[in-house]
Amino acid sequence: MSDAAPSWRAARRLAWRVGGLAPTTARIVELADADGLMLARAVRALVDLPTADASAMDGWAVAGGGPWAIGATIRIGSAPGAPLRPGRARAITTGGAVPPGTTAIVRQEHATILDGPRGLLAMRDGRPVPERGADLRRRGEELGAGTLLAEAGRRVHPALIALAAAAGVDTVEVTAAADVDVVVTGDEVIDRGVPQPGRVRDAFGPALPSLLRRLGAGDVRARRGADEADRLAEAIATTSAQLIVTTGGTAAGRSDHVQRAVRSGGGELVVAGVAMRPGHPVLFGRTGAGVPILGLPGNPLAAFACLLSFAPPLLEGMAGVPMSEPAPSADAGVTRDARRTLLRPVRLVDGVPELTGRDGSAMLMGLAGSDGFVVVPPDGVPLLLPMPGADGAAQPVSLVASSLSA
Ligand SMILES: Nc1nc2c(c(=O)[nH]1)N[C@H]1C(S)=C(S)[C@@H](COP(=O)(O)OP(=O)(O)OC[C@H]3O[C@@H](n4cnc5c(N)ncnc54)[C@H](O)[C@@H]3O)O[C@H]1N2
Ligand code: MOO
Repeated sequence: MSDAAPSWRAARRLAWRVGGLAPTTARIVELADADGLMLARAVRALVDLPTADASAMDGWAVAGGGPWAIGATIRIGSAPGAPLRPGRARAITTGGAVPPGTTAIVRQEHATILDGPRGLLAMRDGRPVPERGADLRRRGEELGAGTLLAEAGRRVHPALIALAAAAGVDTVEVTAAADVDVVVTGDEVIDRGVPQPGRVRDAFGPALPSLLRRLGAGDVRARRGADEADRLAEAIATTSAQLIVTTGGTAAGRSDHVQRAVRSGGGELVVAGVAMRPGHPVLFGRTGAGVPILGLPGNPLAAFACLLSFAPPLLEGMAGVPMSEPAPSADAGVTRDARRTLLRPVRLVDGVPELTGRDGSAMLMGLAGSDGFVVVPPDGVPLLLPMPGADGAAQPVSLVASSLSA
């Protein structure tokens, strides 16, 4: 690692900026089609909620103290209508808009009608008249028109769809997911079947497309690229994707053909090496055609650590949304390293991250049983990079490590 290598945190910001140089276009979709997509523009309420002072119960809108003379029933869905005069009551159902002057709602089961259906309403069994405002929802008490419902960069989910619909929204502007080309290098790597001693079965071709899609990419295609800079440069130059991810061939002084392929095609490397372990040879920049390119190291654990670290900020930069920050985490007992950020696969046990073990850079056992990586920087708060799709990855993360007290 050269001394000039940026920190993990600085490299993430650089990745976001590189993405921002190659923006994808946003599009407008119907709310019902927006689940799982990322907002390109904030969503705001178009109306107060509730839209009018309304009843929270089935019963009677009343004005003043009882007994009350019963007026016409309020139909659900009708506008608030003429003021209710003191001493009057009108039947109403939950959610109905109350007339101005309503002081409270009397629940149906708490009242009784004297003198027939058009007679007088009175409290039942000596119950007191409900306090002013009882069971009334005030216009705008949940939110006012213009309230921010979700910022740009938030992923749409069903509850947010429901809220936006309630607030009068029909369509939302979402980011266009970037199409990604995954180029797998390595002459020793085979695509199918059982690897003979010395050969290596490709772990990335079958795994990275779905991982990238879970991180917000659009179409992802994996293909093989040669362990040779010229042919790799050609593969890079002819892509129709908006983002290129390569695997292998990053280590300088070894078969560093990814660096050479980017440079020979007129591209630039913004980062070639990051102060992190594993994954220090990771690189990213832009091809001669301006397409962002992320070069992952060949060691499998390192490749996953780098993909989860840098693909999200690249995709967020391309989408024109703010960079997301991983959640704080306990350190899982990892001893800080003053010179580099450490990433280790952890399993969440009751929200507490525990090291999985078998987490050598060339290994996959620890990663496959993990819920993500704990990220321990030289200083500052440790973070958790969740593994999309892992069982425990959605658990709340405890900031208290059981291992700290041990
Ligand atoms: N002299 C040095 N050697 C190495 C350094 C270094 O700084 N100086 N860094 C080491 C580190 S750390 C890593 S990580 C790797 C990075 O290597 P490359 O990105 O150049 O990747 P390769 O050499 O092509 O492969 C490394 C390793 O990964 C296996 N591999 C590659 N592709 C796949 C795949 N699709 N599926 C499964 N496994 C794959 C490959 O067989 C190698 O074993 O370099 C270290 N060396
Ligand atoms: O970075 Mo290498 O990624 O330590 O194995």
